[in-house]
Amino acid sequence: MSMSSGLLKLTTECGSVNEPDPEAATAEKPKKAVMVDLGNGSQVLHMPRFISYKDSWQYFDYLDKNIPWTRPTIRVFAKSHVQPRDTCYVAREGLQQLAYNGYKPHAYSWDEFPPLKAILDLVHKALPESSFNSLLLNRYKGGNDHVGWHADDEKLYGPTPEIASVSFGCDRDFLLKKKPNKSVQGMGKVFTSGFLMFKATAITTVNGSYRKANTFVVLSFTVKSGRAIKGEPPSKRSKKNINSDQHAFMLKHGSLLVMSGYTQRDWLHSVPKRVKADSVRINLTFRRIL
Ligand SMILES: O=C(O)CCC(=O)C(=O)O
Ligand SMILES: [Fe+2]
Repeated sequence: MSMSSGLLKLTTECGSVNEPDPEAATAEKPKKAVMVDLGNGSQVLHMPRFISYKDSWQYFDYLDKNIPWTRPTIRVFAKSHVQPRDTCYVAREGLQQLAYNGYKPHAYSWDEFPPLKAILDLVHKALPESSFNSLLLNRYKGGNDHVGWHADDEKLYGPTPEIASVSFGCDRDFLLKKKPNKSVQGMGKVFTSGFLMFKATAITTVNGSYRKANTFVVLSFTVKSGRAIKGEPPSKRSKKNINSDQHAFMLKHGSLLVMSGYTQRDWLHSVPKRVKADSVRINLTFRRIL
């Protein structure tokens, strides 16, 4: 692996390569993974200790220094903004061009960054069914850098994209919330409305004799479910947090988080601003362009 051996001197609560390895005593333990079922065919897998503490700092150091980071201008709700984090994009040659928020990132080759290929190999070992071919990199320089609520639901990833996210450096919160559905929410109850049209036969009498006439009947309806959305007492919510509408994960140095199934269709995710996150975090999101 051609990684830089330069040491980093970070002096924050986020840790640094010079600190003793907090995992040293547990190095022999098998890596633990937690699978969270979000319901309706969406899942998140979280492996807090995917890459060892020491290797993770070496990857961090290499990526921080060698990736050609840029901070592009993007368009959100018809307004131009400087993206609130650094980014870079790597993809196999010949794939469809990625475009998001009016921005088309230049696709660098995997061959230019051998350590990225090494991390991709580790991800493929953990997820043998997967075959990622592109990578969006993010660098958050401090607590003001963030990514707002969004879903990575671009068409080129297909209807059920799998996204594997590896994090290095400062710990940051990763939040998931369910997309608002098309039902109308009011008074704490769910309303669903629509129209039903069906063919009916009307029987009438004309000059004393019966006549049949076909007609279309349109009925509008509103269904009010008994389930309260807001104000539901905590005691009634699932203790295991299954099918809850919000989830939070702490993405630690060396962790892996995988979103799969319908997570991009049905959920939004974000890494919010955090005043106390005063050092750099680097995140790699591996994706497959179909
Ligand atoms: O930094 C992260 O953990 C998430 C990044 C992300 O959501 C994205 O690049 O689409
Ligand atoms: Fe994302």
